[in-house]
Amino acid sequence: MFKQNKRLIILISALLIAGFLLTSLASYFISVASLRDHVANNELPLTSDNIYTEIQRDLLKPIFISSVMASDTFLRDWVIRGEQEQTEVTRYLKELKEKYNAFTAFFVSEQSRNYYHADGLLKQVRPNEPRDAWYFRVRELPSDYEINVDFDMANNDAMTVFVNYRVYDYEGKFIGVTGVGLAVDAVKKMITHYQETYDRDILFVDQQGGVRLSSAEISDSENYLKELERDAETGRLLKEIAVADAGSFEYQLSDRTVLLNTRYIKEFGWYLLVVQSEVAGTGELFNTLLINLAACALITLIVLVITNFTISSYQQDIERMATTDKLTGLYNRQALDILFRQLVLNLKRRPTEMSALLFDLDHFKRVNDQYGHLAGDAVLEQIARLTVSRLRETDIICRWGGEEFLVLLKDCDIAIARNMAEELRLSVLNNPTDYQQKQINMTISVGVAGYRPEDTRDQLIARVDKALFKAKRSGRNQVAIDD
Ligand SMILES: Nc1nc2c(ncn2[C@@H]2O[C@H](COP(=O)(O)OP(=O)(O)OP(=O)(O)O)[C@@H](O)[C@H]2O)c(=O)[nH]1
Repeated sequence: MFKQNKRLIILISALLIAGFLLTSLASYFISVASLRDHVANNELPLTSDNIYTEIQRDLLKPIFISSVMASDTFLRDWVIRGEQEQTEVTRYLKELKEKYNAFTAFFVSEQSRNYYHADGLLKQVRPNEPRDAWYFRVRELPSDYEINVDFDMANNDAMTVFVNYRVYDYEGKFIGVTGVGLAVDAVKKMITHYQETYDRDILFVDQQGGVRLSSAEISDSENYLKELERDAETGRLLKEIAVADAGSFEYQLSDRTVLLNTRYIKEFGWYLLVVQSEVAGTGELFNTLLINLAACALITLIVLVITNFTISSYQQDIERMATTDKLTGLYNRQALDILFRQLVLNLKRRPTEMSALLFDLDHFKRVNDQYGHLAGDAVLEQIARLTVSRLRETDIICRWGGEEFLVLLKDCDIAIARNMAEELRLSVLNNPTDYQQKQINMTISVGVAGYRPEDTRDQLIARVDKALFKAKRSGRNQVAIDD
């Protein structure tokens, strides 16, 4: 029975745990996947679009100013006249710089190779100077202008957009390059915003796969981007991205899943990468999973406790019903079989005297006939109570038949058993049952027998029954001993 219980409890636990685990984990993984999907396919491309729009808006202004400068007759005339008064061009550049709140405004003359800016003549550009390479590139440019994104050393290396516009004289001859440099403020702010708000990093990667600008540099925080740059495989990935035009990528970096969206910014010639490490919200989902699992564990525990309690109490009820007599609450015959076996085993280990009493109510049929069956029941209950009150806790009493009771007295020889039987007889005699304002007198006949080590249960019963029969035959209301 105990084994079956254990098996049932294990089965219920396994079913509950498996069910809860399956549903909790399935819902967790589905939620994480849909969150990742949402971030990769909606949020990151949207961030990328926003940044791109800001870049384009930021670029309109310097392009416009530079084109105005390139077609300005003052500048062209001044060059044609031979760059006489340098203060004139310096004032002109200073005015423009201040008016448009630019980082810088410049003009480089093809004839003198002089680099003029708002504060005067800066230097002369030279073909073999790497920092002047931009000029010689623009010189050969088939289009009117180029956009060059660079870090302005004069402004804490701020990301600056230079618009380099070609200048022609009135015959269409190339006479120099002019333009302004403006900070990409809005882009910078957005990058910082995405970094801080969404834990989302923005990288600008050039066509060779090198990281040119990233939110990690802006926020100056310890960032996985450092790890990303170091990581050989990721380095390869960046190069792969650089050759793809646009797309969404997902990859594992150390212990994290990283989602990445990329697009080509033709104005810069760079790729814009929006990267999110560990989708924000996954942590919350994981916490929810843990709470779910804890709740499931609690429910499983409660169900198991209730099941165990219910089974045990049913089991106890069944056991009690199977081994006790409903009317008197005493053991029945089935119980006696088990108890007798245990007693005999104990006696074999520790031999002591044991005696048995078998008593029967005298003319009990008459009680039923005269007062009714319920009165008979009351008498039976009363005699059971009387007997129990006279026995020791270690003694065993059982309702052997309708109005027959069997008592096994442990550590008790036949002489003492006889005395007890006599006391019991007197007790029944002197304690009539009160039933519906009537007193029902009753006597009992008792048979007494001592247990012999070779006795089986039936042999002992047979001897004590013989003694009872003797008591009955000798006139009832008396005790007889088996001899
Ligand atoms: N009220 C009641 N009567 C019972 C119960 N069990 C058995 N009896 C009755 O007990 C009576 C026993 O009758 P008999 O076996 O003739 O014995 P008796 O009348 O006691 O006569 P002797 O044993 O010879 O003294 C029967 O009438 C049974 O119906 C019970 O649980 N309740």
